[in-house]
Formats: sequence, C-alpha cells, structure tokens
Amino acid sequence: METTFESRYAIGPNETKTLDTKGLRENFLIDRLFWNDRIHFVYTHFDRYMAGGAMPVDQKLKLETIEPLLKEEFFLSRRELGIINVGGAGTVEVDGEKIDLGTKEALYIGKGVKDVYFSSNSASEPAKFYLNSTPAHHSYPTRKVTKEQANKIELGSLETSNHRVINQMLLHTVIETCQLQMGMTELKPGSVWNTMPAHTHDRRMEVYFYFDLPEGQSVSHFMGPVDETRHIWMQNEQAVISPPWSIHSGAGTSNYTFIWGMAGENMDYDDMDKSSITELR
Ligand SMILES: O=C[C@H](O)[C@@H](O)CC(=O)C(=O)O
Ligand SMILES: [Zn+2]
Repeated sequence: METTFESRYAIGPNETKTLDTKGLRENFLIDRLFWNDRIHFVYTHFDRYMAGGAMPVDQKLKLETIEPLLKEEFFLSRRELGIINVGGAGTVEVDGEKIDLGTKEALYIGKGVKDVYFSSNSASEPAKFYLNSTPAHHSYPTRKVTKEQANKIELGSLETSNHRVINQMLLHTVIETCQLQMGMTELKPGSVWNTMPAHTHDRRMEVYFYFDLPEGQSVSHFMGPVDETRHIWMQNEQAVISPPWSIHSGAGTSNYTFIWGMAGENMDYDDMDKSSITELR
C-alpha cells in the first residue's frame, strides 16, 4: 500500500481575488480522495487541517506517518483523527481493537494511538473512510458515533429549497475532542441549498465533502467574503477547503449529503457570523 499527500498553503481574500477558475480550483478544491488500496491526504496550512481518504479494496491499509510532512514517529503522535465511512461496511482497528464502521458511521481516534488499520468487508463494495485530522495536545478516548447517537438539527424548508438535517457527530456536545469537530448534513429530496443563509466564522476554518450526489448531477459551491463571492463546481465525492474568512454554501442540481469538519480557535458551533441572503454579492 502507499500513502500519498499534497500540501496547500493558506491564502487570504486579496490573493484569492486575483485567481481565475483554474487557480481557485488549485487552491481550494480537493478533486479526488479515494484511490484503490491507498491513503491520500491533503494537508492545508489553514489550522494545519488534513482531509483524506482511505479506500481498502484487496488490502488492509495502515495509517502510517508521513515522514517528510509530519516528522513524527506515528501519524497520531501529535494529532487526532475523525473518520466517517461513506462507502460499504468496513472495520477500523485501533491499537488491536476492531471496530465495525458501517455506512455513515463516525469514529474519533485520539492522540497517541500507534496502530490504525482500515479494511473493507467486501472488495466489490469497499469502505470509503473519509478522514479529517488536526493537531492535538491531549489524548481523548476512541469513540464511535452512529447517526442515531448524533445531535440532530433540522433547518430550512422545501419552499426555500434548503430543508436539511444536520447530524452533529464528532462534536464536543457528543464526545470529547481537542479541536476537531465533524458532522454530516443530509438534504431532503427537492432541497438543494446548504448553509443558506450563509455564514463565516473567522475563528475556525472548515472543509466540506460532498457525496450521495446522483450520477450526472453537480454542486456549485460558493466561497469568498460575503460581499465578493466566487463559485466552484464540484462533482460527487469531492471536497473543498473553506478558509476562515470565507462563506461556505452550496446549491446542487439535486439533493445530496455533505460532511463538514472544522477546527480553530474555539469549539462553539453556534459562533457564526450570519449574513442575510440579500447582502450577498
Ligand atoms: O459551521 C457549520 C457548518 O458550516 C455546517 O454545519 C453548516 C451546515 O451543515 C448547514 O447549514 O447545512
Ligand atoms: Zn460553517
């Protein structure tokens, strides 16, 4: 097996303003996370957040340190990890303990764990472990969180095309983490807008991963300051980095599901600077 990675530097709104479509995509879009029998990470210098994918098909995959990037003996020597499985059923082995992780189930693994292995129950329907990791300075216990155990928030309506359920999964109100927070938002059929009205939270960066998008459909993701927005067209199973200074919202050509993950200054999910729809530019 192999682990591959890319690095992305943190840039601000002034530099972003000068980018064309290609430049915008090169800086913020994560176009592919899942490769056969490979772990792939994108390391962003926004809060040193890592977003990745592990898709074991014929092999069990080991979460190895990335020597040139982390310079630590283990991947989790100074990091914590959040996992949500978006593929078929699989297993995560954490220092010898086997944990089953079904579709849309989440797992938190704390700092200091040495051995993590990923495997799929079936090669024809492999597990797809979506991974988010942040620097950590304390060890919190490994915890699995199912959708049933998530804290649920229902927002929006079909009339305004934004009826959705936010599942807060790896959130401090559900489990203990150092700074990582992750959850999954499912849009109801007929609803296409996520995170509308939009918001920023200069205290935290965020990464959105879109999936459950039917064949032939796409999501237009909106980013940028409230008064200067840009869009990035995204396909199924792509992710996008949202800088702290940016809104993060999307409109699909159908409904879909997305995973949000964030980290930074505080852990207050409701600490959002909301903008009104009519002030967007
Ligand atoms: O800061 C919070 C995140 O942007 C998401 O949780 C918002 C979201 O899922 C939604 O409104 O649909
Ligand atoms: Zn947000």
